[in-house]
Amino acid sequence: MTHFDLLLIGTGSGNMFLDDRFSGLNVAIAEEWHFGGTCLNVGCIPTKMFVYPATIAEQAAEANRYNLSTDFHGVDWPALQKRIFDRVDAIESGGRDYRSGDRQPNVSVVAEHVEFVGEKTVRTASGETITADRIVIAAGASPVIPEATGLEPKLVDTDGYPVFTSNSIMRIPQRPERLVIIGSGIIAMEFAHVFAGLGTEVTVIARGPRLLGTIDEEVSTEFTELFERNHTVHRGAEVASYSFDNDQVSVTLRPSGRLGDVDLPAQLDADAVLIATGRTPNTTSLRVGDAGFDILDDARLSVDSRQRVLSQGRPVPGVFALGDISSPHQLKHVANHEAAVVGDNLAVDVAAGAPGSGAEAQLREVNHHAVPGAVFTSPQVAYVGITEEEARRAGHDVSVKVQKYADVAYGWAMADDPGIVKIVADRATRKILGAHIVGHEASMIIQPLIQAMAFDQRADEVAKGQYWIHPALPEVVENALLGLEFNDA
Ligand SMILES: Cc1cc2nc3c(=O)[nH]c(=O)nc-3n(C[C@H](O)[C@H](O)[C@H](O)COP(=O)(O)OP(=O)(O)OC[C@H]3O[C@@H](n4cnc5c(N)ncnc54)[C@H](O)[C@@H]3O)c2cc1C
Ligand SMILES: NC(=O)c1ccc[n+]([C@@H]2O[C@H](COP(=O)([O-])OP(=O)(O)OC[C@H]3O[C@@H](n4cnc5c(N)ncnc54)[C@H](O)[C@@H]3O)[C@@H](O)[C@H]2O)c1
Repeated sequence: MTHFDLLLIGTGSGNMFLDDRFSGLNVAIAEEWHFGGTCLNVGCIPTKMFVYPATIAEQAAEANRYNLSTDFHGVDWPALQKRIFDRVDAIESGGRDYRSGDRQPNVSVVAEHVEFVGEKTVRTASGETITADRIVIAAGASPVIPEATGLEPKLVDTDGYPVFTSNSIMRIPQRPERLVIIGSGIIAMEFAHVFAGLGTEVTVIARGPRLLGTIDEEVSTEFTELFERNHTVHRGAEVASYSFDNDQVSVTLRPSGRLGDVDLPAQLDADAVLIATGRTPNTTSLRVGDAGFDILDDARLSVDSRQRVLSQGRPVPGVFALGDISSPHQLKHVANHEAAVVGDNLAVDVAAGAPGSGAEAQLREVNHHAVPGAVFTSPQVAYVGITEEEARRAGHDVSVKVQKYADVAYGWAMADDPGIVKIVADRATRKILGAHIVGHEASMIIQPLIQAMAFDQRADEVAKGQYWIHPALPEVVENALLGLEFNDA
């Protein structure tokens, strides 16, 4: 048995807070997979490095809209992969070497799976027992694989089996000619854009009536309409069975029951299937139940507002969690914020002496107000705050303005490309409750609205109290703000 002052489980956002403040502690870092976790290795970073060229390829293919004669002639897939993963892999090994080498003599890397066998005790896959005074759980989430006839879940993401998740699809040696994507959430849509943009024949199987079905209904409807213009989508459908023939895969479909009696093809044949049906927190594989920690209905580890892990509703002294394993938002910027909070609170706790003795008043609370997100598709989608429906349900006297991109000068420059900015505000307080955008660079033009919500500014102040560069695209945001109606002051 080996004892440490601090055990960190997971090197995604967990790896970010461990700085000089903790150099006096004897620390173990458990990581069973790639150093740097999901975002660096199989998430945000490589996906966007594929999205960008896919968007350029799509623009080249469609540039006749702007009176240009360009064409897309194909992608050098191995070269694109090499450019992306040379960079990603170097950062991964750099992070591992830094933590494993002489520069961090107080840190031991445990490069294997661990699972809890007690409140402050874990066992490694090779059978070693590790105890620690304090523990930070940052073990993330994993893809969900829905059961279906003919599918061997254990073979998904293994060599030679043509069914993939986001963990493996980007490293596929040959770009598939035909790809079936199951799911219509963020991962499904981003990969549909990547592969279709780069020349693959993509078919999306969506259970619900709309794509990106959990976002504001009007924006989701607009996105669905735009996406279906150049992608094949079967909505209201689910996979009934899989069958395999050499390296080919076929799926049969059936109505999901969410869109009535839909007309579906008898069978879809493909070179690859991508399953993108959500990600579940890694609480089961980590056996956090054996530690006595509370687990929420959606499998998240239960934490309080100071990121302390709870057991029977009370903080476990010296045990914190962050990121996808416990967060209501599976987003990197949220995981990073939570890691910063955990780092500060852990430092307070260590300075105070015994685990759990850090004064409550000195511990930071996490901020989950106005959490934004974006979907890097073509067109992009971005959102912050609540939807119109949520605002009405919450009892707000709601003002809504929907402004088209094509209404502003930059939209004309873009040959009236489609896109909308929708802002939901409270008529009495004039505060922005939510903003929902579908269109070119939505992830960028939403930022002034995120800022306004974060700093609690009034919509009319934001619209009129600053310059908006003419004729830049954010004028569509300015006009949406100006179009909101408020009660008389
Ligand atoms: C395809 C994809 C694209 C994404 N794109 C974006 C994006 O554009 N923007 C955005 O904000 N978010 C994006 N995300 C989400 C983002 O990647 C995650 O929210 C974030 O990485 C979560 O960080 P984390 O530290 O909680 O978990 P992770 O980064 O997953 O780290 C958890 C680590 O714990 C390790 N681990 C787990 N269990 C054990 C165990 N029992 N023993 C030892 N080690 C263990 C894992 O190996 C892993 O390295 C994307 C996700 C995916 C899958
Ligand atoms: N740009 C970004 O910020 C970004 C990109 C990728 C992933 N992520 C994060 O990763 C998380 C996971 O992404 P995701 O796309 O896997 O999840 P998601 O929750 O966004 O979408 C899941 C999809 O799978 C469908 N689904 C669920 N169960 C199903 C089943 N049994 N059969 C068929 N369809 C089923 C849902 O209807 C939905 O369309 C996201 O919620 C997001 O937080 C973020």
